[in-house]
Amino acid sequence: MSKTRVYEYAKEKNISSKVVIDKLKELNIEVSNHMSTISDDTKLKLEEALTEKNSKQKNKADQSKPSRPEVKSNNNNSQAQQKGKKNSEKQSAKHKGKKNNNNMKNNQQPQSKQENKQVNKQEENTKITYSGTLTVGGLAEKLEKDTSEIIKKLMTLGIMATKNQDIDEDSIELICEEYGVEVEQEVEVDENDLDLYIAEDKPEDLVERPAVVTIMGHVDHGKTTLLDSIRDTKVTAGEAGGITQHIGAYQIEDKGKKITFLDTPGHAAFTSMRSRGAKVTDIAILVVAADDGVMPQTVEAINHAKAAEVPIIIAVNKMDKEGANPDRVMQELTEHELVPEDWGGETIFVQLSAIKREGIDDLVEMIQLVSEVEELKANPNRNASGTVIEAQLDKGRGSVATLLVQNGTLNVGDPIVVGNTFGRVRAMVNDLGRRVKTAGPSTPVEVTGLNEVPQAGDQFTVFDDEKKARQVGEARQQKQIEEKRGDKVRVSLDDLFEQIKQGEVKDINLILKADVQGSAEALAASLEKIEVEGVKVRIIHTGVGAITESDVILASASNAIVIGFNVRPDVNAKKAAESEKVDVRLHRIIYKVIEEIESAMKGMLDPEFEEKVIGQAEVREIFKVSKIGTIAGSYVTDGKITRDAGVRVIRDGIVIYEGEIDTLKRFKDDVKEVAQNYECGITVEKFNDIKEGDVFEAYIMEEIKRT
Ligand SMILES: Nc1nc2c(ncn2[C@@H]2O[C@H](COP(=O)(O)OP(=O)(O)OP(=O)(O)O)[C@@H](O)[C@H]2O)c(=O)[nH]1
Repeated sequence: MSKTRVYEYAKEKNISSKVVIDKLKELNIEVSNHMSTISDDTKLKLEEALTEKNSKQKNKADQSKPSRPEVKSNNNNSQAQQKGKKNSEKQSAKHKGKKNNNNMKNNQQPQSKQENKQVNKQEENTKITYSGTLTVGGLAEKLEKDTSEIIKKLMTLGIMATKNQDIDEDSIELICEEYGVEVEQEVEVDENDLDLYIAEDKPEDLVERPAVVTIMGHVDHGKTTLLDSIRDTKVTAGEAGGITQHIGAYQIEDKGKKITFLDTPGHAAFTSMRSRGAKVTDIAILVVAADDGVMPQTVEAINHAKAAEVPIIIAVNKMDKEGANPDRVMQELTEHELVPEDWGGETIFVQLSAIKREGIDDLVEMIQLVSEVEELKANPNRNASGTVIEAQLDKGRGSVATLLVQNGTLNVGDPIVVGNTFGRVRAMVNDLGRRVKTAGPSTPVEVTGLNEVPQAGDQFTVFDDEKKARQVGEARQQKQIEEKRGDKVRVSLDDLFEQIKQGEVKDINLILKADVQGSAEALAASLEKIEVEGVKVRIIHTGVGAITESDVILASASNAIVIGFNVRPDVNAKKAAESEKVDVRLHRIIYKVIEEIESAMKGMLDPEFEEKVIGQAEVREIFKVSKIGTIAGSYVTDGKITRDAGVRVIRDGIVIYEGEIDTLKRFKDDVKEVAQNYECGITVEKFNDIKEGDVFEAYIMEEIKRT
């Protein structure tokens, strides 16, 4: 019996893979994507189902279109739709200043002010509103019922509450429903939130848009070469005369369909954008050199892409090399749940040589396929919105920013707010260095005309009215970015239980870094078993070695806690953790980690004492003295070292010993403490294996002030 892939069948029938997948689902035949194979038997069933559908729809002009009027709601990669959905809530909130829970639930949002007013008029006596939180007593009052009656009703819902206790939104809604009363929660609207100004799109206004692709992979595996060769093979052919400009992204055209490539390869940029709230990438290309295989950054890239829920295509590069071993690459990637379709999996692998420009066509075809399945859509007939790809100050032109239009069409002259900057689009230049007047969805353009330089990852929105743009822009400008970042709500172990209770946290995301692979795996396995109140631990990345800035940025983007097992954060990671407010927990004993996470989840975390690192010293010279042992001639690089502090000896980011300081001397004198930028002699109790370049980390146990 022969097997056909979903996309091949779709091609044969001249319909989209999506239609085939949907039909198969209706027929209860499990397929995961367009790469899945279907048997002859299934083909027959499909044939029948499709003919049936066609005859039912014979009045419809275009029978090749998917029959569903609405786009898939769980399509995470359609920014326009996501935004639209999010904004519909905000918009209705903006119009009414209220969020209507019943309406939201029934998915019947009021369409206009008038309509909404009518609803209010008709149901004046059967509606209550509240803002912030509501206690049992408060709800009883609003419903004009006895508190005891409400308490009883809550009991039937399995909730034991007293008069003065707050009730959660869902319970309020359920109780009100029982009394046939509609309930609205007033929400505070931030007038400066750009999302407020982005109207919802109707499904019928959405049209296909090009995919936005990011290339990731390990150092030297060929990301830049691949980006260059795609550009050279695909751009110059169609666009003779253009001079390529590096504006941070470029577009190619293949068989009449465009694809946008982000020019900054690597996952660090990708995730740092994501941590700023930007979601620009639709598809990630993971480059793996066939002669080198899966390397640490390959794994990082996989985890970053997975955390962002972006589909991954594997480009097995350097196939021209003698040592090329694509099977090994495939084998290694199966360990990360990326299984090639030839082996029964669903991941697309394309073998290529970026340098010889072989296999580029295949890769481009696969990108087109995936983007077709992803149903990437936008509405070109509206004000543009999107994300800053890069921005700088140009001596002659002033602020220059590359904007990726994600929805709508950007025009020269448009009043615009970009992050905390604003202005009018003075001129636009595309990736071929040509001046353009308009730029549609998924198009990158370099714009001038902003009052200041925005940041990569900032959102932008076009306004109808220049006055409003200026007003919003100025207000946003006043809010310091740092200030805003500081306000971000992050998961921290100390308030984890509260967040679980509030329903704000469903999964605990963790990033694990350990000194050796074995302990990372053991730790991950034990942590994944913890489950408290239906909340599960989700490990989004594990790695060996010091905690890096990239780990912290990933944590920030994924609202995760970083756990270091026998490893420490490096300087940049420390800074990033501080500014991004990421909780970094350092441990040396596996069961302590598990205990800590478990008790945090159960709300029993004992926060009485907390370790506080007070300083660091670098070992510059070693003196071996027979009676004393090893004296480390050290230089205090940060904070201070005190005689009574605990000390960790760190070598190459790994903790090799933890104990007490034995003696602390300045010249010949014993001292209580040595401050930053001073030299000192340190001996560590019961430990002499100190080497030049080691770092001492001094810490004390400090009582946490309860608030
Ligand atoms: N033989 C061979 N060499 C390649 C191929 N692709 C890239 N290279 C070489 O591999 C080296 C690294 O390529 P880059 O494109 O700079 O790799 P990268 O992943 O962008 O590296 P970083 O920017 O350092 O992360 C260069 O010397 C390239 O010439 C290929 O298909 N075949």
